[in-house]
Amino acid sequence: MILIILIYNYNLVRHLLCSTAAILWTNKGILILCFCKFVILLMSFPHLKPKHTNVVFLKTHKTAGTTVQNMLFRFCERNGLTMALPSWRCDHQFCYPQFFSSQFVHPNTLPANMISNHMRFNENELKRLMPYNTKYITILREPASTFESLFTYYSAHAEAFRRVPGGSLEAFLADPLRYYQRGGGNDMYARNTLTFDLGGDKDRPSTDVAYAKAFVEEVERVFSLVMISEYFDESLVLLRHLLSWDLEDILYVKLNMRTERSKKSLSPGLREKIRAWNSIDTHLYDYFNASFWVKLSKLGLDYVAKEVSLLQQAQERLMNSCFNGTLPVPLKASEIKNKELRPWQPNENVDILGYELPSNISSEAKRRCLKYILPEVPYTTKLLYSQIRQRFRN
Ligand SMILES: Nc1ncnc2c1ncn2[C@@H]1O[C@H](COP(=O)(O)OS(=O)(=O)O)[C@@H](OP(=O)(O)O)[C@H]1O
Repeated sequence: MILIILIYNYNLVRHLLCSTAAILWTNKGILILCFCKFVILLMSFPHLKPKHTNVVFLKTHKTAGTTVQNMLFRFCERNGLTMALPSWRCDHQFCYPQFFSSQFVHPNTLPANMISNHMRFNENELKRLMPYNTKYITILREPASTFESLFTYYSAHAEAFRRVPGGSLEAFLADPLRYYQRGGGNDMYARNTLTFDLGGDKDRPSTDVAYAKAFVEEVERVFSLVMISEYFDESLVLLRHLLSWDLEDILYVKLNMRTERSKKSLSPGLREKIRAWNSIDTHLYDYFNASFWVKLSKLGLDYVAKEVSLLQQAQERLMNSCFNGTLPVPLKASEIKNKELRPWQPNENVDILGYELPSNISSEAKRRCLKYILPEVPYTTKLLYSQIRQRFRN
């Protein structure tokens, strides 16, 4: 009993001691009563549970994954945890688009608590690498918006997109198979990218509904939480509950956004064409969007709304302390003086926005706030170096 109490946090110990210690030792019946009270307390105050610290976050493409990853990087740093990071030869991703292998992990970032850089999901290899009680989390975005983002972002990288006259999304969708070839350069960005990232077969025909259904079941079996990009804050509420984290653990600044100029508007007809071309992703999204709302309802929609409002108030306080009381102004890379804070720009037709900190905030605020706006690539490198240094110190 004492052991169990000790592994829970101070507040709970204090509460238990105050209310029950006096009667704890009087007889065995009361001991059982104490245990029941302990269980009820844990159920009614999930935040009193210890924080869950072993997490696989499968970062899918163009779904707000960088914002989640940044949150996880900061969580690891604050709590002295280890984030498994790619080895040098894999760049800042785990040798994507190959299936993930434990060989792709930098040895100085093992054993790990978390892993979150882009990879193609491979359950067996991750199971070998991560602690037994690891929670698996991922994020999906509505397939038409995801594809529009992919199409612009990778217009110079994916062979299928490069072939389209004038880089026209309409032309591509009028006859995708004219431009897309299975096995063509970077074809994973051009069809069912979410399915591919999750380890599935992106080229199954849309008529193979049985495959799509089986794949959904597979994802549901492995992942404890599938976040939904359109409901990002609600997703964070579910994440916080799943992992018993504090409000401050889920604060974020929105990263990797495009300028309005870089976006194409989608007519309803075009949306439908994208969904048909990415039919397995559509199946996945529709299923997990529906089950997401079931999860929220179980928690209570009013309760979730209250939690979202608390999160947004905390976000506002963060913005006040980091950006002098205003919302951070997203800047084009060329407008950001500190080169480290410039997000990667895939081609000249797309502007990926970043941020800079005001020069007149305290050095403490600078140190704390910088991490929120550090783009994925420099943050991955920084974290790798700091974990290596830590390893050699110990
Ligand atoms: N908090 C939050 N809520 C909703 N949407 C958000 C959020 N943070 C980032 N974003 C949008 O996510 C897109 C970038 O996704 P990723 O970071 O996953 O891209 S990447 O694959 O790592 O390059 C990118 O979408 P597009 O602007 O449409 O490209 C971002 O604007």
